[in-house]
Amino acid sequence: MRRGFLKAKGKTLFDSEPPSAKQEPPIRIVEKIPFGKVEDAGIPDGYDGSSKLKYQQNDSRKIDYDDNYLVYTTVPMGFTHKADDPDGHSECIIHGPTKAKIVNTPGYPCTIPKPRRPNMCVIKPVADMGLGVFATCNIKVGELIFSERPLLVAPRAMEAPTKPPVSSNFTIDQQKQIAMYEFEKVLQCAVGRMSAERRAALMALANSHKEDGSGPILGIMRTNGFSIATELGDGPAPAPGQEYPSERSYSAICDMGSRINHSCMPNVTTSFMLSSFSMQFVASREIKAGEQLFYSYCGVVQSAADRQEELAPYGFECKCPACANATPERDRLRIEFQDKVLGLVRDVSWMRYPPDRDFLGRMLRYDQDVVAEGLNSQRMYRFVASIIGHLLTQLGMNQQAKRYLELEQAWKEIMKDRS
Ligand SMILES: C[S@@+](CC[C@H](N)C(=O)[O-])C[C@H]1O[C@@H](n2cnc3c(N)ncnc32)[C@H](O)[C@@H]1O
Repeated sequence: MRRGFLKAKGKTLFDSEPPSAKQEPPIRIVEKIPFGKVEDAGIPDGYDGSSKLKYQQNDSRKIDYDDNYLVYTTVPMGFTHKADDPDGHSECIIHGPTKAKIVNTPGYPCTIPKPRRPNMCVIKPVADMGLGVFATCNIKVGELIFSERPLLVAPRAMEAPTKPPVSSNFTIDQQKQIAMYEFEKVLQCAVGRMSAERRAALMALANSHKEDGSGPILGIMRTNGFSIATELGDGPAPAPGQEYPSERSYSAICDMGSRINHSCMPNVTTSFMLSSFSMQFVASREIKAGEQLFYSYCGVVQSAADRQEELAPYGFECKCPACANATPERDRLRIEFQDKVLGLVRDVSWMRYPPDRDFLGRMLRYDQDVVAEGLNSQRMYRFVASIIGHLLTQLGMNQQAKRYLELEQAWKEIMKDRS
């Protein structure tokens, strides 16, 4: 799962009309949202800012919404009536029929999964990064470190104003500023519904979008949102292994999770569980007590230059070991990782017994390179571990095989939680 906000293409169902009103055609979404220091940030002169917010939920138990209708809702409070749920509640801005999808999930609303022991990590200041999250004990691959109900869940895509006079009187850049202004108003309503404590936690999060026209909440959402597009979205479910398109999916802002800093050699992976409506933060590599937890805000299997471009909206230059020591060879290892692993899986499926020792040697050398680059944090790594584990087993090297087979098993567990 990637960090997630608005790199969408296409159309959105985002609509502010009440269900009884005549529906308008699907609305365009905003692409290439500005970041950094923007000269004419803010709403342009001549925009009256008069659009009304019409989608507000009064009956928290209502789930039979028409299509094309967004609601504000508190998950899971309306269904448990427990205002003091120890797992907390998420404020959501969500497509009406998608709310039905959540509440009809088998087991909903269950408590959030608990890690092996409490307080496996702690928030601390880090030089040049603000706050960060650190392990308090050794953590194995596949172990749940913590889980939490997001503070806020909101659409990843933002409406582009299409109605005249906005679409005719303003430049594209001005229309983007208007869209951000309008989205901030939508977000304000959701944040206004939060408990004082959760609102304070949200508003205390980092914001790398203070000079581009994003309002304070939108800035926080753009800085801290996790895409939950694999697990939650509007309309038909995507094919296995695919995600909901960004214009039909959501971003989740967490309390502790959103304090995790970025590395291109991450050691944490996330998933979202609908039945408990919670984010899981799981070790994707071995983590030693005292180590900082890292999540990747960008696609990992691309060159250092492309990674930095994707990270630019977060307002920092990545100095992780992979970026500091990037070379064309290391870039290639990353770019080719997925195809290379799929090729290895194909090669192994044709291999005769007993396996070729040279092939095992090549696999072990490849594994060394992959681990040095931190690519063992990627889900494709399970195939590397599996191939080596099975080759070693077939050659009777059971002791050496054990470690790889355990890694394969840990990754199977991680992947199971994603379905
Ligand atoms: C989701 S927040 C992470 C938590 C944040 N450090 C805090 O104090 O709340 C993202 C912001 O943290 C900072 N950050 C994250 N990873 C970083 C890194 N590797 N190097 C420098 N700053 C980083 C950037 O300011 C970024 O916009």
